Amino acid sequence: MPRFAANISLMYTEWPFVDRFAAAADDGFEAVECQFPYEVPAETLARRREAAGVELVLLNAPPGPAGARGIAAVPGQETAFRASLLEQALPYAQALGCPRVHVMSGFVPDGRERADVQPTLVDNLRWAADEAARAGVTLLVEPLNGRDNPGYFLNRQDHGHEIVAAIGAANVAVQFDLYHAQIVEGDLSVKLARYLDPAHPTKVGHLQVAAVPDRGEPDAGELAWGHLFALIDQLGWPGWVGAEYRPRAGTRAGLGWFQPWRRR
Ligand SMILES: O=C(O)C(=O)[C@H](O)CO
Ligand SMILES: [Mg+2]
Repeated sequence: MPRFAANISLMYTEWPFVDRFAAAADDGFEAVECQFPYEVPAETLARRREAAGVELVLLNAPPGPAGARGIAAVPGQETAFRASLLEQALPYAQALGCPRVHVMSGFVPDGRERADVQPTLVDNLRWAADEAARAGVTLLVEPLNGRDNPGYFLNRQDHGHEIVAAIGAANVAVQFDLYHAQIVEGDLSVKLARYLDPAHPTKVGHLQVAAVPDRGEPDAGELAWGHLFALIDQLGWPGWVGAEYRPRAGTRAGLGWFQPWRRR
């Protein structure tokens, strides 16, 4: 049965960030994920996570300068990218026992084409994969939809897998967010079957879900959630499914969808 992790950057915003581990645990989540935890010292978060008895299964590397959505595919930002990984992302992951770090690629700079900047992303991630391997961390690239993120470098699942193949490291994989994938390309059942197949040469390292189009709880909108969750189960997905949504009317009020999947 799918194992869900609450995304405590979008859910539980009724609580201060440090209290969200315990709030999610109280609701039966065994794991949480977050986007950018860097405003709170890692040691504080580690203490609060441990006290709550939940795993942290995913965090994001720093996004870069104000307004940026990552810098891994931005030529000229290589030094800043490396520093952000060595000084922030990997130390936070290690302190929090977090095995996955999502590295955001960023926007295609004005006047450049995707093909021009792809080598920057591949080189940065090749270097980062070695550093992450030493820390026991898998790095993820996530295709985001261009409606919410106009100009973002990575939009499609096949492009994510192409990047992972070009990097050629065992600890780099795709973060498959069904919300973005439905908006960009659809055909989710076929893509889940293709990319979660253990025989597929490049891997998915994490799944995420939210309703389309409102990015609310995975219980409404244009996707058939019963079918998708059963399929994820049938395909034997061994990983986590991040509940990365914005609650429509309060986090606890919206947890009806989660009750059949609670394991504690
Ligand atoms: O927006 C998303 O879907 C993500 O997973 C990223 O973490 C964006 O911050
Ligand atoms: Mg996502």
